[in-house]
Amino acid sequence: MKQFELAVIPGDGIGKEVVPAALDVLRTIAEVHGGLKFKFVEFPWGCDYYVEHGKMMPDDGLQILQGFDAIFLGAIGNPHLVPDHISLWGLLLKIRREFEQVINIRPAKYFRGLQSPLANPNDFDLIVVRENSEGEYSEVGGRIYRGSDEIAIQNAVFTRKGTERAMRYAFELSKKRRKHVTSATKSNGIFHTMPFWDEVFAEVKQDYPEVETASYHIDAMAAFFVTRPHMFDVIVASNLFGDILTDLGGAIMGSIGIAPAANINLNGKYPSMFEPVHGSAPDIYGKGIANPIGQIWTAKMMLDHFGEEELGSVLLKIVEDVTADGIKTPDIGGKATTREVTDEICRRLKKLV
Ligand SMILES: NC(=O)C1=CN([C@@H]2O[C@H](COP(=O)(O)OP(=O)(O)OC[C@H]3O[C@@H](n4cnc5c(N)ncnc54)[C@H](O)[C@@H]3O)[C@@H](O)[C@H]2O)C=CC1
Ligand SMILES: CC(=O)C(=O)O
Ligand SMILES: [K+]
Ligand SMILES: [Mn+2]
Repeated sequence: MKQFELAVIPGDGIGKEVVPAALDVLRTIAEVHGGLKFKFVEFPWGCDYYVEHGKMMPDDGLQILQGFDAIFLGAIGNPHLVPDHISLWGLLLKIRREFEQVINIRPAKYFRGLQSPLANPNDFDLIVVRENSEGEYSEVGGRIYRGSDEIAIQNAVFTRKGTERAMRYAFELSKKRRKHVTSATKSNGIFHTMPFWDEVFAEVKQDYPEVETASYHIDAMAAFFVTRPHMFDVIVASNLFGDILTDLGGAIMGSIGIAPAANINLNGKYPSMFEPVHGSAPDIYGKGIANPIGQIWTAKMMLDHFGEEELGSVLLKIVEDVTADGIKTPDIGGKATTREVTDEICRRLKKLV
């Protein structure tokens, strides 16, 4: 019997709706598999916790999480209660940084049963490797003066180690796919860090002569996501560019509500973290209509991470079948609730035994 202990952080807003849904799916998966067991330990950390305790998680929060096999997270953020930069840096980004989850992988592909907003989705199937530990998301900088003389300075941090690590990960990943890596740059406008990014990319690609490469400025690339997403296989991007491209990746699939993400710790010292790409969606929270597929697909990525790839593929196929059969939430044109979609996925999983 393989057993995995998961730290579960539903977080805020629809995180509290889609995480329980995905846990039901994981429980069903364990039942169907027979030789697999999950232990879930839930933590009520997030903006409500902040209101009560003045912090997003307890001081020893990271120590508590450290012993788990993985972290399963929903979404963080309730701008009515806590400013977004405080809530994100106090929990989500803290875990990503302190646990050295240096890579964030986010797939997007043509999904059966979904109406892509694109006229020619052409079976696109891409994966964004987002640098997840530095870049534009930094605390370096500051603000001085208030009022009309106010100045705000924000520094981006690009290390050779971090940049090269993300690029090598992308090349290695591409070897298992269509052997094509595209670099997202902006070296025409960003004077120091992006020419550096391009130089490192040119160096790293020498080690992978069998992999084809391309490089586009992020503005053009955003347009290509809309006009010809099938041209991409693996994309390597900085923290900010990867963040933006992956909401777009969700959108061209049909909804950001289905896009998954995996925050990967590469050195084995800390757990990796699995979450959907989307945030807490305060505009639909409480209605029971949040799309659970992003959270369920990230559970599939977690199964892959645990070496249960076969089961993960079966799960994703069932999710696509359910979508293709029209059992879908309103964001993708259906009338079903979070619960109805989840129950149908579980019902079909149970039919496997
Ligand atoms: N990784 C995380 O935990 C992230 C947290 N956030 C936080 O979430 C809060 C809201 O941010 P927004 O910019 O509005 O982004 P968002 O991703 O929460 O929502 C954007 C739009 O997509 C829709 N949407 C998102 N997920 C959906 C789902 N599963 N099913 C159906 N519709 C869905 C929402 O209803 C909304 O119209 C903020 O506090 C923000 O900081 C935002 C992005 C990522
Ligand atoms: C913070 C955010 O938007 C993300 O990690 O996707
Ligand atoms: K999330
Ligand atoms: Mn994002």
